Amino acid sequence: MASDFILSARGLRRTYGALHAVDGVDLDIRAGEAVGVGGPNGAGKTTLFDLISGVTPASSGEITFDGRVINGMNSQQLFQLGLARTFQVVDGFPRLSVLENMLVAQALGVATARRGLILRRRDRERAMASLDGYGLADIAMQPVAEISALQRKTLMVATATVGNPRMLMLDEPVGGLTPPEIDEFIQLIDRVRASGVTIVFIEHVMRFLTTVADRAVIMDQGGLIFDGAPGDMIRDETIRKLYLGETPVTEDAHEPA
Ligand SMILES: Nc1ncnc2c1ncn2[C@@H]1O[C@H](COP(=O)(O)OP(=O)(O)OP(=O)(O)O)[C@@H](O)[C@H]1O
Repeated sequence: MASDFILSARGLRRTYGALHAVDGVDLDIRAGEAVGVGGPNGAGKTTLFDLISGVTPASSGEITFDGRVINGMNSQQLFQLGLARTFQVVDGFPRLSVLENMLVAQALGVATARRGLILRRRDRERAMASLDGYGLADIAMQPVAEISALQRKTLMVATATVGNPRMLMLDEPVGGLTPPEIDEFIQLIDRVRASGVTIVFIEHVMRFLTTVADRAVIMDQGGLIFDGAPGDMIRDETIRKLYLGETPVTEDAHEPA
């Protein structure tokens, strides 16, 4: 039966000894949604991402992407199916240039179809066109170690979207950016979203979460404790207690450390 959901998790669980890092999560994500995942440190957000993106095997439960069960697939297989993920540390290959990072990302996306890293002129032209689309063509020859934090984040998105993914998972994408840089990054994500890509991201910065997401999923102790419109979080008693005691959530609130 065809499903409206690009991603579904059923009874997803990951245990480490007695600890239930992800504790029987059910989650459905519609194609085109922008879902922000929040929650305190140790809530299970990264583990949930690791399970969905093939970094960590599930202890039990099932994950379906685009109608296909993906349990047991690794990150590269998922990338080729259209599920891309970025990580919290986004330096790429810092000694390589921006262009070289893009070429590596392109090559990884087709590695099983065309073994090895043989680069052709059209690979370079394609990489330059992608960089141009993200406003990075002018710095193509600079080592990544020398570009700004915002440019590194932009490159992170550019390399992750190189295979035209259907779903993009971002792990704390605006960490380390200043508020004006966050505003620029929000515009970038809006553009990616406008191209039809489903976006799921973990974020501690509430302003980013409430601006970008049309749905917030909040985790605590391995489970989902809120799933709804970001604007409704402020009225949810569990969320208010978790974030700020009894004080209402404000736009600039960050999670407690
Ligand atoms: N490889 C591992 N071995 C043992 N315990 C782990 C492992 N990975 C995660 N955990 C534990 O699982 C729980 C959930 O961790 P996770 O990193 O998913 O939380 P998080 O919500 O992403 O936290 P943060 O916001 O700090 O990144 C934590 O108690 C963590 O210590």
